[in-house]
Amino acid sequence: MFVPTLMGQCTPEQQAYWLPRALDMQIIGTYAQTELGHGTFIRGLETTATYDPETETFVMNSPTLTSYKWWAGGLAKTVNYCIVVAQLYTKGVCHGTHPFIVQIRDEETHMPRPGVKVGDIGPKLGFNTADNGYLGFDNYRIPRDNMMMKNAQVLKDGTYVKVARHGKATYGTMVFVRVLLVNEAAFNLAKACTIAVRYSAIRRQCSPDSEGSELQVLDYSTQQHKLFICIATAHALQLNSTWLWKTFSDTLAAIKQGNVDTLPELHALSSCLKALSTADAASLIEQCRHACGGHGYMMSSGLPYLYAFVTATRTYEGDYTILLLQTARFLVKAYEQVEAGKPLTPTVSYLSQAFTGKKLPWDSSPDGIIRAFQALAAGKLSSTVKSLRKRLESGLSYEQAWELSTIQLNGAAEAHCRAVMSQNYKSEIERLTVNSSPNVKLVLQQLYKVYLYYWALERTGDLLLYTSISESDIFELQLRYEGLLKEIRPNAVGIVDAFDLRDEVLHSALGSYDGNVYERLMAEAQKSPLNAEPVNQTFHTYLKPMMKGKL
Ligand SMILES: CCCCCCCCCCC/C=C/C(=O)SCCNC(=O)CCNC(=O)[C@H](O)C(C)(C)COP(=O)(O)OP(=O)(O)OC[C@H]1O[C@@H](n2cnc3c(N)ncnc32)[C@H](O)[C@@H]1OP(=O)(O)O
Ligand SMILES: Cc1cc2nc3c(=O)[nH]c(=O)nc-3n(C[C@H](O)[C@H](O)[C@H](O)COP(=O)(O)OP(=O)(O)OC[C@H]3O[C@@H](n4cnc5c(N)ncnc54)[C@H](O)[C@@H]3O)c2cc1C
Repeated sequence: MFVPTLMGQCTPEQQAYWLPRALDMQIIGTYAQTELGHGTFIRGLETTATYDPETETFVMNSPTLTSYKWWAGGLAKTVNYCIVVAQLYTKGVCHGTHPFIVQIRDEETHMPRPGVKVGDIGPKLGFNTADNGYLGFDNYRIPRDNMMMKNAQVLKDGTYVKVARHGKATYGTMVFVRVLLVNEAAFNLAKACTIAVRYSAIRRQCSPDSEGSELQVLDYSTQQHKLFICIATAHALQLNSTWLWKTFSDTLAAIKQGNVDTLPELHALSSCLKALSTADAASLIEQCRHACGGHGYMMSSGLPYLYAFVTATRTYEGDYTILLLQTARFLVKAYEQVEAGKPLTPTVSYLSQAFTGKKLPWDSSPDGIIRAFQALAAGKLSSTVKSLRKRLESGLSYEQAWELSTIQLNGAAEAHCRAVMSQNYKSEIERLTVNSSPNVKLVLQQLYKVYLYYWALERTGDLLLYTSISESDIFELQLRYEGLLKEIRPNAVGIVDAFDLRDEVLHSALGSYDGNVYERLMAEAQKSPLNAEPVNQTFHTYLKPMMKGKL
């Protein structure tokens, strides 16, 4: 995040000075925004940067314990520079949070600079190869030029000058990383389902009839139900990630031309896609672990590490709930645009159906299910807006009415995102397989149908509310879904092999290409330090005295 922020928040002159040093690893930096007391609420950050025109420096301070920077990756022992997000004061006026480049350690000795307090925050659920740290300032001075001045400047005399046309230009790095995280979610879920599907083809357990041999667990319908949605979701996230990256690039190009019109939609899309992709990936990686029984709980399976790594992405770079609420904010505005007869941007154009007052006729085709997801999203948004307005009419302020409606707002945002993801998934598959062989087309279509049927069956309650789906339609869809799992089974291993993930990348005794699961599990077990000698010294210090009643 250090380099993207230098690129996004520095003037060309500042980039010319800092970027070569950063890219050449002459300096190592991190992005220190979150504090002990605040992560979500950026406007509530407490670290201060007060401009002193006498010395043309900013004085950095951590006025409270909760103002200490907390979490930044590499902060504890690795970096010697930080981008610090702080409340900017000049001429006695606070201008809100701004980014500053701050040297925290000596470039030669790596000792913390005087006035800088830095350390490690301690063990975490995962990410323990990163030295996430804390950072406090005690009247620590940095040159005026270290304020990142692309979007705002402080002149030598302390005059504050706003440059950016968009009020949230300083939040740009977070949008960039959120877009990257959708791809990360796809990649890590692909690893987990490769491990789990390959292992499920090797693992034999239980024989339905006493004479027969034990079945591959991948033959069980419940195992296919656990795992094939993981494969389909990895594809869905990858294709949505590519689509989002193009949306991001197009928006950035427009902003460079001075046009910020598409930034709100990009913020809404990157928020909900980052939220859903990381949450889906984390829960489905856990589902892959469940599918591998006890061996899935071994560190040597690679699955616990994957889960610990990915579940953090649901929180960092914007907590799941917070980001869905950002998308909901955009959707409520889009709803009001429909009411006012104004045109809608492409990803919310379906909202016009929220005003038909009729249930969408159920159609179980892939396109019909996507339309149903859109009707569901439009319907949930419509009922959410009604709740919001009912509360406003009762005399509550907008903020109060909004807060009381946030459960429904989050539901509407999630439904919108699911509709966008489903639409992109199917249309990208159709675009990419135009020249593919019939077999490849068939398999990829089977997978996106798994995705659509799975989520339709997960949302039957909402579909009953907003479409004409009947009880028998649901019964028929369940049978069709279960039949589809059986059609995919013969290709399941080939499909995950197609992720083409090398053993060195999978780091898994269960998922290695050669399938020698049991030999690899035993080989990994031998690496346990407890196997270094036949009798561990704790027998003599604890067990034997205890058994002899001497402890
Ligand atoms: C090989 C690749 C590897 C990839 C993996 C990389 C791994 C890197 C490791 C990452 C480590 C983690 C780093 C971090 O976590 S950095 C810290 C991240 N912190 C956050 O994300 C904080 C979340 N909070 C916020 O973003 C804001 O506080 C929040 C948006 C929630 C509220 O902000 P604010 O109160 O200022 O704004 P409002 O809600 O009042 O909205 C005001 C308007 O601004 C618009 N807005 C808000 N944010 C953005 C944005 N980012 N871009 C554009 N527009 C934005 C918002 O829509 C409002 O607009 P309207 O008034 O028009 O509605
Ligand atoms: C592994 C990891 C690495 C990280 N790396 C960095 C880094 O390099 N740099 C950096 O600056 N930060 C980093 N972070 C911090 C991260 O950005 C924050 O943890 C994240 O933004 C969430 O903020 P928080 O921790 O304050 O949680 P909080 O916002 O306090 O969340 C706690 C709960 O409150 C809820 N909540 C909060 N506000 C609201 C609201 N308005 N409405 C409804 N519910 C609300 C949340 O949904 C959540 O359930 C990292 C975090 C992790 C886990």
